Amino acid sequence: MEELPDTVIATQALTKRYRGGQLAVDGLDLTVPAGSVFGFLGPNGSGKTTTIRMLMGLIEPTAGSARVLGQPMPRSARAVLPHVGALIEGPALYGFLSGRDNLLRYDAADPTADPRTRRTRVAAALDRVGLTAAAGKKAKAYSLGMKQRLGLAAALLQPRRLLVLDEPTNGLDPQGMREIRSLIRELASDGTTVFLSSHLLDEIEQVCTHAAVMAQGRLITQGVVAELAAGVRGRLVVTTPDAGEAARVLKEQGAGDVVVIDDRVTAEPPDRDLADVNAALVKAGVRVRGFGVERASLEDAFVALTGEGFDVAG
Ligand SMILES: Nc1ncnc2c1ncn2[C@@H]1O[C@H](COP(=O)(O)OP(=O)(O)OP(=O)(O)O)[C@@H](O)[C@H]1O
Repeated sequence: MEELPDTVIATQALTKRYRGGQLAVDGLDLTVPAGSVFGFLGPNGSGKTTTIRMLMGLIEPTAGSARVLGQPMPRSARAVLPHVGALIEGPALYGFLSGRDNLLRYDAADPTADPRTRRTRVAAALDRVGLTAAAGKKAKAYSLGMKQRLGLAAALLQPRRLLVLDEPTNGLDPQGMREIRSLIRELASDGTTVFLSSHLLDEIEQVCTHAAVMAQGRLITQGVVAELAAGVRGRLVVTTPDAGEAARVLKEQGAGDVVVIDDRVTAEPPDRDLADVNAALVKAGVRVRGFGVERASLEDAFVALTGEGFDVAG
């Protein structure tokens, strides 16, 4: 392998057009820094899985190029993939085998894995994902979260420089999601770069240091998570017992997308001094308890950048 580059994944004008003509990924320039937890965010169908499959050398790009760990893909797949742990489209497990036996089998399929240390390696991976107590249970009796963790354990049998996880919390309940998230944080704190796709904005905000946002096969933006939303104005929030009247005044003042929930009225702030907006509320007899602009979320940034709502369904 080359010396560890600062950039773990880099693509240039990466493009995939499927045979049916569908342009799934369109001129993607992606830069994933070493040591990041990188969120690859986009609504369903925006091209995330297609990108990941190109990065892992599973499908050929139509145009453009991709480098993973400094090497061109898919050409260097054989040299690169042993350093990459991947969990794509759910783990392939044998339900009739125990969690431990699944991992033993998986490890045995790896020609570079030393059989003499297999049991130790499997025990360490089970421990890592918190499945030691359930290791003897058949995999088909595992919850979805446990199956997902077993898949992660399989990806962690060898030391990895990069982990690629496609929608790792898909289908999990909130507790299962929390478990996977804390595991991801732990892995990252050991220096493994984690690249994960998600259609869940708040998940990316909670766990990722960096993110790229996709829509319809194109990159909308990428960078440090905290900075992605920084250039975007957050929503105006007014707390008042006179919410209906407040909403009317805010609209009059030029606020957009006014939403009333109980005593909270939120809106896109109008393009004028907010002191005047507050004064107008008070003048109209609205009893204002709270008035301020919330920090913009990644969702606000997405809406601002695409002019569309972020589809969180599915
Ligand atoms: N094998 C294929 N043949 C033809 N079109 C495909 C194929 N796989 C995906 N597509 C299309 O390419 C587009 C991008 O799909 P992709 O699965 O990469 O998106 P995604 O962001 O991963 O979404 P999801 O989260 O739903 O998997 C979609 O319009 C999809 O229908």
